[in-house]
Amino acid sequence: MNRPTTGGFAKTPGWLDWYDGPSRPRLRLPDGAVDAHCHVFGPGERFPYAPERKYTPCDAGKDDLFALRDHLGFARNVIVQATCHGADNRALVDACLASGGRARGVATVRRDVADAELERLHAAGIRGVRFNFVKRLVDFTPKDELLAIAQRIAPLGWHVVVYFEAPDLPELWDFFTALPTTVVVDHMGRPDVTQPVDGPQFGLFVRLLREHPNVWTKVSCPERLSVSGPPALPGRCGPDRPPYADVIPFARRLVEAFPDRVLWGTDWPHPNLKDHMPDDGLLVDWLAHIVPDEAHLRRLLVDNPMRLYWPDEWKGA
Ligand SMILES: O=C(O)c1cc(C(=O)O)oc(=O)c1
Repeated sequence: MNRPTTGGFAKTPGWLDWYDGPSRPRLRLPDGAVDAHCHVFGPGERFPYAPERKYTPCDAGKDDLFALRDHLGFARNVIVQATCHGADNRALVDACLASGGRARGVATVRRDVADAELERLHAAGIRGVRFNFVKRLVDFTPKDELLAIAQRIAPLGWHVVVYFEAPDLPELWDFFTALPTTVVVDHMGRPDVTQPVDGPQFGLFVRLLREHPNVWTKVSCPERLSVSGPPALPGRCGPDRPPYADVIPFARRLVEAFPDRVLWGTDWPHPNLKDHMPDDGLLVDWLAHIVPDEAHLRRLLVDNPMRLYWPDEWKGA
């Protein structure tokens, strides 16, 4: 199905729309599971894409996101501001407000954001800000500006979500470790999974978490990181042939070493994938391969995201 992009915007050439008619996961999700990394795009006619964006997606609004949540068996979402909306958080806020308390958000703000705006975002369910260092997605923001934002949001009890690629970690290390909040790293810090899980590149990332108890990570996006697949598509993978097998040792290492600081999300609608679009139900089934047992799955999908995003409702493990 060719999904529209409304509002007079033209989809980036080669853009892959999200997978139509995903399977129902075979994996039994624990009650109250949270999809802790997903996005909303537009719709463009109501929530225009940002002038500074690096891609133009198909529209992927809140109704489609909530339908996917229910289909896959999740109870809640954490919606992360996508770079195609820049620092205009209207689509995100609209989705959070429409969720009946079942979605929290991570926003993008500028240094000059007014206190009243931060309070408004908090009331809507925003609990963090995202700093993006992936050069194909955003223009450079000076670190002193980011640090100033972190200092503004820390008193609200918010955290910082960071997105970067593994080769950039050495240069970003001092900045990350100076942040005054919980720091959540997107997509395992994007390791090169052709390198050994015990090698120096992933070793540095593991060290970041080991030495800094305020650092968490999402063990998400195997579909972005995998080099040898197979993809999460019907007929291409199965219980004996897990999808994204080359990413499993990396995610599993983090789940086992830091069971209380890992999160997971679908990353729906999967911006900028070039090769294939995963079946989200099969993507959920991938989790069976990265957790050693049900207790770890519960921490990953329920206890950890609840503690971070709904602390008032979290009853404890
Ligand atoms: O790798 C990506 O292209 C990507 C982009 C975005 C975004 O544009 O916000 O978010 C993600 O989590 C991943």
